[in-house]
Amino acid sequence: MIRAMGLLQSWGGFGTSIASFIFLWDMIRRYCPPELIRAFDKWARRIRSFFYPYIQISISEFMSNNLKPHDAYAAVEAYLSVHLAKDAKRLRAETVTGGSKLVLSMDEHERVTDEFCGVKVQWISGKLVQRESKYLPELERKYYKLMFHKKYRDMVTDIYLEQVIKAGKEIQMRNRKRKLYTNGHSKTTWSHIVFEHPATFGSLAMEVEKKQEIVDDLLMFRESKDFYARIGKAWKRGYLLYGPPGTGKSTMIAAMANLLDYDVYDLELTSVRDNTELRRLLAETTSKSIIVIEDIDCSLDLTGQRKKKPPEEKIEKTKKEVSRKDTEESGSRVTLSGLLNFIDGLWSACSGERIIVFTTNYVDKLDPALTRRGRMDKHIELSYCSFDGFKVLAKNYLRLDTHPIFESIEILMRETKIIPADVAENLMPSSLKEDAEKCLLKLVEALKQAKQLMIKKEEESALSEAKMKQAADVLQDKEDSIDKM
Ligand SMILES: Nc1ncnc2c1ncn2[C@@H]1O[C@H](COP(=O)(O)OP(=O)(O)OP(=O)(O)O)[C@@H](O)[C@H]1O
Repeated sequence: MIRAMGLLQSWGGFGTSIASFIFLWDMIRRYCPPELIRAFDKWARRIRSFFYPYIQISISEFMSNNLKPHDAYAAVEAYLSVHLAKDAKRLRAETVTGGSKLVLSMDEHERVTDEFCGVKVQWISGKLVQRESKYLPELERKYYKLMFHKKYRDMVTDIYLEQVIKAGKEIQMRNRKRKLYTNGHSKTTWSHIVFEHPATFGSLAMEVEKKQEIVDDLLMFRESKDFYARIGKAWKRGYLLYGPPGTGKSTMIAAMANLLDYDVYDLELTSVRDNTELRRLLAETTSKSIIVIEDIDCSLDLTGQRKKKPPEEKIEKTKKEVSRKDTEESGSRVTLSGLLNFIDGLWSACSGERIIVFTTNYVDKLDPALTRRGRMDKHIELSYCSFDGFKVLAKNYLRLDTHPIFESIEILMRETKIIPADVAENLMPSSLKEDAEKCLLKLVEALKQAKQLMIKKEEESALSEAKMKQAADVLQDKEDSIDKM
């Protein structure tokens, strides 16, 4: 009992001494000149760091000077959620925006250990609650603190942190929902929706070798960061896709985006007011993206003047005419030189990889300046459906590798031309009950009709040629008889 009382008394004495020390310390700080306090703090920090050999690095959720989210924080969070969150005892489960998958991250004040090249580092999660002024609500700022022994300072700051950020960004890239950006309807900025086009190179009707060549080219481009840096060129590649309507140009762009896991920027040139706006829109595009300008030949007159189209094209391209009208209303002034400047110049100022794709139905009409190699590195023709292409579609639409009707289809395909879009339409069962054979017969019928139409057209053109020749002969005869007179 006496011993217990003695213990209590000595604890009481200790408490009083601490309180007196705090009081004294407060007095000193209040009445001492600030220079003296600063010098004291400096020395105190030095002494503490001498006995306390750990370094701490904080990475906060928002930039310190504004409320912009900090990229590095998001990357660290992604890294920790995949590599270390499982070691934490208290976890936070959240869904990524627009996704249904739960992502786990460390809850506040959790601590996990990571090991890198035999060096152990600790990550601590925390939260600061701040109030900028008494009139503003409290702000929560989450942060991650990295703690390690000072003898590993260079290794952690130069190598480890860089690798964490890189790995985190890769994880973010994998988890993100890809986007399709558009600037249509006379908008001056990009708006986006989630990009969920199901097309793949596997589902594209095209000759196998040609398809493989394009896939190899794209994959090589994606892995060529060091190569482009070595040769001192911007990391970009231009593709020109050309061919009649309905041959799969848009489908191929979707397949490219899916293969590379890139976003798509569908640039509607007719909605862009002038070169300045074009430059701004393009500067806003992000890395790992495909910038698409469809129907480049008729989106705009690239010299800045309005363009007159021949009548037959007008009929074929009613849709594009409408968008051209929009241009006239919106007064677009994008010029060929503006576009070329951007292709050549702007890229070099943008970091990261980008692909630009132009599509056209009329490749011969394009200005050679636009399509020359270096600007458009790869020219890809998408043409009428081959038998190889048909087999891809039959496999996808009807799950058929072979069928006795295939032989007649092959013969008919050699004799006539049909676009993949028409083949696909015929192979699409019109009801759940419609079987594969019926679809194949529908296609045979369509091919026969296409063949008849082709023969008729050939006859008509032969006839008009004969008529023209006859007229020319009559004219020649007349001229000859005049000469004789
Ligand atoms: N090569 C192809 N492989 C698979 N499907 C195709 C192919 N070509 C066309 N299709 C089918 O036809 C439809 C129209 O094709 P798509 O829009 O890609 O053609 P396009 O060449 O871009 O036409 P346009 O020049 O009019 O823009 C697609 O939805 C797709 O189902």
